[in-house]
Amino acid sequence: MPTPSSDPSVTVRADHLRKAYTVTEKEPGFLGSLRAFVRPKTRTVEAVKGISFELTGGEMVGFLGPNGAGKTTTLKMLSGLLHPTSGTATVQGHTPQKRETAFLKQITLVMGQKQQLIWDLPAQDSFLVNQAIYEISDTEYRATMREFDEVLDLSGILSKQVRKLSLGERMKCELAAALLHRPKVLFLDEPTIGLDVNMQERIREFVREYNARFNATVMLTSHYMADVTALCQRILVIDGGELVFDGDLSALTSGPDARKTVKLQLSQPTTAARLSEYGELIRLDGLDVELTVPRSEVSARAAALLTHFEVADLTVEDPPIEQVIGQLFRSERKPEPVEALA
Ligand SMILES: Nc1ncnc2c1ncn2[C@@H]1O[C@H](COP(=O)(O)OP(=O)(O)OP(=O)(O)O)[C@@H](O)[C@H]1O
Repeated sequence: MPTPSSDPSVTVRADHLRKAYTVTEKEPGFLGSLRAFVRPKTRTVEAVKGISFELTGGEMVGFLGPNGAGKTTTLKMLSGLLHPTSGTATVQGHTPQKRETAFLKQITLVMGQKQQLIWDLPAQDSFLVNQAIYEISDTEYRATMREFDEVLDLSGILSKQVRKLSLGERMKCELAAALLHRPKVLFLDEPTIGLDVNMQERIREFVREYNARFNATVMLTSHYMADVTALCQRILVIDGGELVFDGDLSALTSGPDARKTVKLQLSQPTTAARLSEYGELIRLDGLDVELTVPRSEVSARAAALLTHFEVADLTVEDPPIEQVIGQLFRSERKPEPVEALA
């Protein structure tokens, strides 16, 4: 994990970054409220447990993890909205929580689930507010809008009241407004959530072009693996506030820890317990079975399955990337059985 680095290409750096929230616990009902008021009971939630990583200029990195893993908390610390409990963050040479103007002009945080445009006004008005906040000249504003319009096709929607826009139209405007000042570092938290497949692709295209044009660093969380596979070579996986993987996406499907999916059509029913001796059981639906096994042992495991079960059909495939990532999440990992192979 990173030690202090003077590498000028590093744009985002987290060094043992930690965030603990203190939450007040309250029992339900009026008495509970009264008790909480008189003698408040608090509990600490360790949302991010001292994570370290570095991103370099122009990198697009997928930041993945199950619900509640600590992704949003990390992005909020990196963009200066939350103070870390301990550890440090450095973004474009700045300490985010100081929220210096020079820092704010170089970053953006887009949260797909939160709205930043002014609800009752046309999107155009929010753009003008941002133009003023970020001190963007009229010439630069017009040039940027022209470029964004080419990819996002904003014509016809900028003059509509934001609350009358469809989700996809609003997300295009949210992104354009958030990138108007041409930030060098983008923190994108679920930017395609709830969008249809075409609109997801449009947003991806926009992020890809922006990254190429401005050599921007992009840190992206998404529950849609298509976003990640389309944009990111490297992924960071966080689970329970800890970083459990930092590396190439391709290493997950072809590296030493890679797995294969074995699909079986059985002729005779069997039990989950028996099948689990040959790999991680993903699905048992009547006679249809799906297991994952280590890639390096796929032949041996397939041969063992054919020997010990009545198999009508067997196929070997790469597991879907969602499953590969899911297996990194500690809560879903199970010990690998090997003794039944003999
Ligand atoms: N303001 C807060 N006060 C107390 N606990 C919080 C607060 N914000 C987040 N948490 C807790 O911190 C943990 C991490 O939350 P966070 O929102 O960072 O996760 P996430 O990975 O972004 O999840 P999701 O994918 O569901 O958005 C969770 O247990 C969450 O309940």
